Amino acid sequence: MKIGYLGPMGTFTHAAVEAVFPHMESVPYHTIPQCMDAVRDGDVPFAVVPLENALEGSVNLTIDYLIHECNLPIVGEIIAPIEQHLLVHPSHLDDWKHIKCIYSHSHAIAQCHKFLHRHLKHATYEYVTSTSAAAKYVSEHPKENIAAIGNRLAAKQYGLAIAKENIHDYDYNHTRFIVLHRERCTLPVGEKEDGFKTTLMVMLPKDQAGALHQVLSAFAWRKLNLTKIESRPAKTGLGNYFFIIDIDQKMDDVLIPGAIAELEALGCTVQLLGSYPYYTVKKTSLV
Ligand SMILES: O=C(O)C(=O)C[C@]1(C(=O)O)C=C[C@@H](O)C=C1
Repeated sequence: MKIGYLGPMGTFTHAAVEAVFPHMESVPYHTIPQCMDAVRDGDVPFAVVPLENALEGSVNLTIDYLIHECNLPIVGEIIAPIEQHLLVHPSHLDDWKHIKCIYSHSHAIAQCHKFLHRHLKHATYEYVTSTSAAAKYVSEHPKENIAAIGNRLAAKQYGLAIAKENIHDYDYNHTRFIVLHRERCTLPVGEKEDGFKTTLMVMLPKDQAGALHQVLSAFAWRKLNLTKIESRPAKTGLGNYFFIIDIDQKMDDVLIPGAIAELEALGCTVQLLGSYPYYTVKKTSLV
């Protein structure tokens, strides 16, 4: 069975897929929207894309494409540790301090700002579609004094040397990746999950005082623990936002349906984005 991921080979998304779905045939796609389109169009049954990083926050492209363009249910989540390294062509290993330009995914560069500010102030940045796309570019341009930010898997894949290890700004660096499928389903994973989450999209009624307070109350008095609440522009006008709300449990027959009914009675539009198991990848299972 096939599973799409943000490629090329050697992204963190690839490492997350290999850790949880080692038995599946992984298929790289150039961008996050292309991964989602591949599931929607039936080219692959599943795809994995990044959703949120502990240092840099949400991957807005994933949320926005999921809500506005490609409505697919979330059927699983992978939480994986992230270690960022400075990768150079082996011929530039000794003069990495004079690197002129750093290539990477915007989230990866953002996770290393302190290091870059301290050690590579003079360097410019080139934002590319993924960390391994950056590593591939650096390997294909050995004459240029450039570097990529990425992982060990990419260094190995593209024959780069690690000039500086663990350059991310804070020790606790993890990314959440979501698994998408055309319909709600049970994931073909051998291991036991670490828990379950339910994700809702909630659009508040217009101009209603205290609407967000009432929404939160619907969860609070049912003792439904929320692990995330985030607003994103509805893209219909200034001040129009929807909320993504993660609940720390599986969809049940009483509490979550009750909360949804209460939100709808308040005039909210509610969409269930998924109720799914999550898997935590241990450090040792990533390269
Ligand atoms: O470029 C990659 O390697 C990815 O898998 C993407 C991505 C992201 O979008 O956040 C995933 C994990 C890291 O946080 C950095 C980049």
